[in-house]
Amino acid sequence: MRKKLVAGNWKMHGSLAENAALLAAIKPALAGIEAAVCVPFPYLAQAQAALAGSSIAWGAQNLSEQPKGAFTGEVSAAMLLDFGCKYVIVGHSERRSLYGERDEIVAKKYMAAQAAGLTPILCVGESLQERESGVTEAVVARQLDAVIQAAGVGSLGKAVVAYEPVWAIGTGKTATPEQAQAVHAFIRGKIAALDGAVADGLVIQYGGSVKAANAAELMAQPDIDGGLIGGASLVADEFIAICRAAAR
Ligand SMILES: O=C(CO)COP(=O)(O)O
Repeated sequence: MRKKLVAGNWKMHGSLAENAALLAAIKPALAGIEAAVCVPFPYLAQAQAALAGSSIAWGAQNLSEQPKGAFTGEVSAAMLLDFGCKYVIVGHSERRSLYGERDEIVAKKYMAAQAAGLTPILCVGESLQERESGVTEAVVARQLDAVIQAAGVGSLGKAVVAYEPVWAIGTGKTATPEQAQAVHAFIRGKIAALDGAVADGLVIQYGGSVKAANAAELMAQPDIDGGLIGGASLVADEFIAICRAAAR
């Protein structure tokens, strides 16, 4: 049985004071429930200090594909490990669309994360225009293939995939449970055609306007194994309710 995993993606939000309050609220409320928060780089040490020894893991939202060197402004996988990270998001649609991260660089970042022992949360998903022109599956397949070709299908045994339709991110417009399930089933089926055991074990999160109010019906879908939560992960009661809905 796959275990559901909810991860918060704080994006570029937070402050030392706000984070302290949020972490202090979620830690006891989620005792015994596996969850994660992916925080801005400067707050990794704060997350580590607050969450060490709890059931909540922490991670980052991006990393360099390079191991070290003259790459001003970049952060390596080894640096994330230094701060106890378990997860790192790669290929989030905001990085793809706003920072020009193409499939090839996403695959390199995915491999750099795994080489260091981090678990990449690989984001895939289509834009509104792509959905409306009927190429959702082709887009998601292309994004997955970039990683499968570079790192092999077996690498997905040590990764999490997050399906995040771009049109549902931060818009309040959630995919219906049926819409999400259909793409999740497509992803699992595509991987199952290459490796059944990897497909069975793969955690596929849904992301895009997940809230306490819609979490239970999304999490009830057979191929939805948790969520990647943006805005609602910044509100303690919302995040706690979503994690509990997934754990049920
Ligand atoms: O992008 C997301 C998580 O990575 C989803 O963001 P929202 O939950 O704010 O829509």
